[in-house]
Amino acid sequence: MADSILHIKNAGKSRGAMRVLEGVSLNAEPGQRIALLGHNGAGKSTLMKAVLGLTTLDDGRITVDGARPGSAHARTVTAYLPEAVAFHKSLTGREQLTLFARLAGSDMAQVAGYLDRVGIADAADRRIGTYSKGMRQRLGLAQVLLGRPKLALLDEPTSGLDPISRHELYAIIDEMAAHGTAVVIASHTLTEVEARTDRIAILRDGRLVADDTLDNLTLRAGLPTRLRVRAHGDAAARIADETGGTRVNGVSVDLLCTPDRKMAELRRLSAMGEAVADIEMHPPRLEDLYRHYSKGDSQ
Ligand SMILES: Nc1ncnc2c1ncn2[C@@H]1O[C@H](COP(=O)(O)OP(=O)(O)OP(=O)(O)O)[C@@H](O)[C@H]1O
Repeated sequence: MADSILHIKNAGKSRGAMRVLEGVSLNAEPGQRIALLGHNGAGKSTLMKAVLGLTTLDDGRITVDGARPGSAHARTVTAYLPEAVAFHKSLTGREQLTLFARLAGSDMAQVAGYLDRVGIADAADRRIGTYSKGMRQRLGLAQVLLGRPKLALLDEPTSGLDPISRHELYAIIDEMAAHGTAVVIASHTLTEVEARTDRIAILRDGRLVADDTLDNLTLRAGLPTRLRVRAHGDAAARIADETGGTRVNGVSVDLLCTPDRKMAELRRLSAMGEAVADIEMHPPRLEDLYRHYSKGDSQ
C-alpha cells in the first residue's frame, strides 16, 4: 500500500541449507500496532534484522518509508528496542540518553521529559550498571521515544518487566501509535498482545501463516466458542441430554459451537425457559488461535 511505512515483499533468506524466511510479505501503516508471533526459531529476529539492514535478504525486497533498510533515511525513521538492551554501564541514564540525543540530532532539552515519561527520572543520575533489567528496558524505550520514529521495532519489550511496568509500557506504545508511529512487537506473551495490538502476524518455519486483525483471524479459524450453561435446580441432566453438551459440575453444562451455530444454539437454550439460569460465552483466545495457525491446523 502506498502509505505503508514498512513494505516487506516476498522476503526470503537461507542460512546454510536452511530456509529461515520464505515468501514473507508484510506491510505496516502509520499508527498500526502489529504483533509478530512465532515459535523459537520461526524467523522473527531475522526478519527484524533485515528491516534494520543488519542482514541482507536472498530474495524479495524491503523498504522503510520508501528507503532501503540500513540507508541513512531508513535509520533516521526507525527505532529498535532489542530484547536485551546494552548500554554503557558507567554512564548514568541521563548521560546515555543525552549522548543518544546528540548522535540522533534530537532535541536534548527533551531528555528529562522522556526519562520522566518512562518512569526512571528518580534514577536518571545513577550509573546504568546499578539499574535492574526493567530499568534498562525503560531507558531503551526512552531512547526509542526520543528518536520520534515512524517505525518502531520492539523485540520482546516486556521481558523482565513486572505487571505494572508491562501495563505502563503498553500505554507508551499506544501513545506512540496515536502519534502515527507504526509499531511492530515481537512477543511470546500472547495475553498482552491480544488486547494491545491492531494486527497479528504469525511466522511458522519462516513463512507468514497469518496476518490480520484478531477478529478476522478468529472468524477464519472457525474455532468453537464454549458456552457454559448454568442450570436451574436439577435441570443440568436435561440440558446436557437435549444439547449433547458435557456436564462439568453439579449445575453446569459446556457446549462447544462453531461461529455459524452460535446463534442457533443460543435460541435453543433460550427456548428451554426456566431450566437455564445463565449462559457464559467463552470465545477462542489468541492462545487458541496461535496454536491453530502455528501448528498448521489452518491448512
Ligand atoms: N547467525 C545465524 N547463523 C545461522 N543460523 C542462524 C543465525 N541466526 C539465526 N539463525 C537460524 O535462523 C532461524 C531463525 O532464527 P530467528 O532468530 O530469526 O528466530 P526467532 O523467531 O527470532 O526465534 P526466538 O523466538 O527464539 O528469538 C533459526 O533456525 C536460527 O537457528
